[in-house]
Amino acid sequence: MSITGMSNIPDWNDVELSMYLLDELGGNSSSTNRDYLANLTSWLTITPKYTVYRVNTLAHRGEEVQDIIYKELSKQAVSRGLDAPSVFIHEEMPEVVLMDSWDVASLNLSFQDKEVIVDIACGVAVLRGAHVFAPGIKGMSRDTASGDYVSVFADVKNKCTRGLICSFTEEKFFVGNGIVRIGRNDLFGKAALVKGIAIEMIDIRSAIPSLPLNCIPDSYAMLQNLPSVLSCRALAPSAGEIVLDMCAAPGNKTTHLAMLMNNKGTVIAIDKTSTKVDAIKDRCQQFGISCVKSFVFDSTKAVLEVKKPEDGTVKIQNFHQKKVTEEKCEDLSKCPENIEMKPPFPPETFDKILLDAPCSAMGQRPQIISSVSLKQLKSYPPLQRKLFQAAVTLLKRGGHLVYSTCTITVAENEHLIKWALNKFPYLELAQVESNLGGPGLENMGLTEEQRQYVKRFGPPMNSLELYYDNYDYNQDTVGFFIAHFVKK
Ligand SMILES: C[S@@+](CC[C@H](N)C(=O)[O-])C[C@H]1O[C@@H](n2cnc3c(N)ncnc32)[C@H](O)[C@@H]1O
Repeated sequence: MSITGMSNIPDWNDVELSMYLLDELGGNSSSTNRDYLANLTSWLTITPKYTVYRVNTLAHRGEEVQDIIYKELSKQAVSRGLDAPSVFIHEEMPEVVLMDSWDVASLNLSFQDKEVIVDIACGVAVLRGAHVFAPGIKGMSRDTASGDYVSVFADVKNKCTRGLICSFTEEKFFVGNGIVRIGRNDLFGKAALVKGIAIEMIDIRSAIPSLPLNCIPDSYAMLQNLPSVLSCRALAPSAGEIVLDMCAAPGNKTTHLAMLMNNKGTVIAIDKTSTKVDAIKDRCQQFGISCVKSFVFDSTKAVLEVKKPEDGTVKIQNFHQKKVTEEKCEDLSKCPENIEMKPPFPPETFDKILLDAPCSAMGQRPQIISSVSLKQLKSYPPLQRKLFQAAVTLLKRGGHLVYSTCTITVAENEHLIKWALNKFPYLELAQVESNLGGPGLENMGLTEEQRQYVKRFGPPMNSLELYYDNYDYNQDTVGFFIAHFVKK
């Protein structure tokens, strides 16, 4: 299989960052570590070959979404004289529809005379199959008009000023060719149109197909990375349970949890940013989900300090009946239901908790440039530990906790798990049962058994060429980590 998207552009020669990652692995004296880092830096620049849709199975079947995508691709294939990429339902997760890429050799990836410069975020979105929306455009060649076939480049070092008349001579990364739908005059003129698709992408460097904007209605399915789907499946919430999603926005996993619960029970979704909590509400509305209650709150402070009143009487509210009763309670930790259905919550309130932690997000693929600083990188583990501490306190005995990150550093993954198992002796690691991903890294503080219980999604330890020769879409995902605990 050919490897597309390979480039030396990402700023991985950033010595500090590379040294940090090598240090985490135990230094650069071992050739295994150096090989792994080289694989990692290349792997992160390559777009995963398959696009993943998670279907809203509360209202639709996977086959319906599969059919919509396949019909659209077949139409595009006929008009372009190509073979349509395959579309199928995942063998392990029936709510997942996978879409393959075009054959890269059949695409027109030659540079065109007219060029468009877009910002990095837009460039990355294009590599994953998006069209170019007007706000992402920074520059466009003189006289470019609707209908022109143009080359699109990402402004790697953020040097392009808005409205630039190309040609842009700073570092730029080719993402593909497309047809202009909003020309230069409309984009940058006095009465600028700043909404909608400005370039309809046809031939994308990563060979990911682009679907029309409303091809899959919002209520049917959403784009989601494969390991993210697995993290909710690992928690396996059931109808009627009380589940906490501690860092929930924009609500991708929240809606999945609710779906796995058949929209019955309660999912409490917390995020500390209020605009992002609006996104959770929107997503739930799109999917017709009613069992989610979302709150703007700092989850590190989500534990209620319960003081025992002098007569030992506490008000207990049942989550589902919303009925307040008074009971004598000798041991407050045995009074499980909380006083109000909003944060902060008393200890041992939840059956299941998802801690999809804020992280350095270094597993994102493709990365045209690495934007995280060493200072930022080091700021995450302390926050993750605080959130973890709150999660453990809020979990019922016998309850399940899933910790996940979309990053590849050891400090935020294996080391965090090692810290948790030492700090909370009553926590036990449970196996994430799946064919997706692989074990945790060796010699990073986990025993062989613990390493096999967690899931790490990352580059191969040995040859990248071999990895692509024996291609497996269950491995070619974003970088990710999942650990599942039970509180004894
Ligand atoms: C990895 S993202 C979550 C993605 C989300 N689970 C999903 O699948 O859509 C991490 C989130 O944690 C939130 N966050 C960061 N610190 C937080 C805190 N102390 N309390 C609650 N949320 C926090 C961020 O605002 C961000 O939305």
